[in-house]
Amino acid sequence: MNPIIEIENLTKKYSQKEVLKGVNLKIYPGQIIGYIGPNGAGKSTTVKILLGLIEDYSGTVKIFGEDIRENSVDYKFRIGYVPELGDIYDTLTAKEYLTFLGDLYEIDKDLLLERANELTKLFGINEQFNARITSYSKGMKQKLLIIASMIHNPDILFLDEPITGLDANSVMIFKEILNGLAKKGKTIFYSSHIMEVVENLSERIVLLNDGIIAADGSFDELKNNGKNDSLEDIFNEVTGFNNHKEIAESFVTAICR
Ligand SMILES: Nc1ncnc2c1ncn2[C@@H]1O[C@H](COP(=O)(O)OP(=O)(O)OP(=O)(O)O)[C@@H](O)[C@H]1O
Repeated sequence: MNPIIEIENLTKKYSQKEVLKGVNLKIYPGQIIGYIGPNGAGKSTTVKILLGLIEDYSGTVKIFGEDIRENSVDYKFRIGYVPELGDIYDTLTAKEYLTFLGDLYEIDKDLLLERANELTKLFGINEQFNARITSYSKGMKQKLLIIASMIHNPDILFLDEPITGLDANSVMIFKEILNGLAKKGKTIFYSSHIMEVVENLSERIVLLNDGIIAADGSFDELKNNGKNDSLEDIFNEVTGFNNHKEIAESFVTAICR
């Protein structure tokens, strides 16, 4: 099987600071990839490069077999994105927002409205379909962002902290949706700091530390012969972090001094 995403020797600098230091990654259709790493490791930078939002990088990125530098438009019709900090045109209603996206993706209007109505019903926000997004709660906005990322039936989904603000029931639905989409052959690139969800959802976990891939494998493979019980333990070990208690103590002392 050919990789659906292929990253070769990807490097990126902001001014003099090298943020990605030679990332190599091949991702195959139908995989759910958990993309994790400490704050500032370069995860969002990688995703922004894959989305074509950052162009001044070195290395090669191929999506659907084509270099995204050479064909920077067509592939965007086949990808979806839930951003970490979702900017949304919130003076629009959900119907207007999804219709606007439908126009951008060149989806037939009737099909778009049928799909938008059905998905908002399933996610429990259809009663507000014609209400302005400014009136939505945080979780309702997040549900709309999730629907928006999938409305055009993309082949690859890039998700950056997608469950922020979702209640426990909605998280359960969302996890099932991702599993269902992966079974249909969709590829899911899932970036999050919520280790339990990544552990439970991802067939493959890629850990980025200081701009390089420090671990790559299934949860079982990364367990290091059973030494680590949870993804949190693996994360601590790979990033060389073991002083959370001391830091917390100093923090409390600094406040209560
Ligand atoms: N536009 C920018 N200009 C300068 N430096 C930037 C810019 N965007 C990101 N950086 C720096 O690049 C590094 C990686 O940032 P990035 O947002 O990719 O990390 P991340 O792994 O997504 O972190 P987090 O888990 O906190 O979201 C950080 O040191 C950050 O300060």
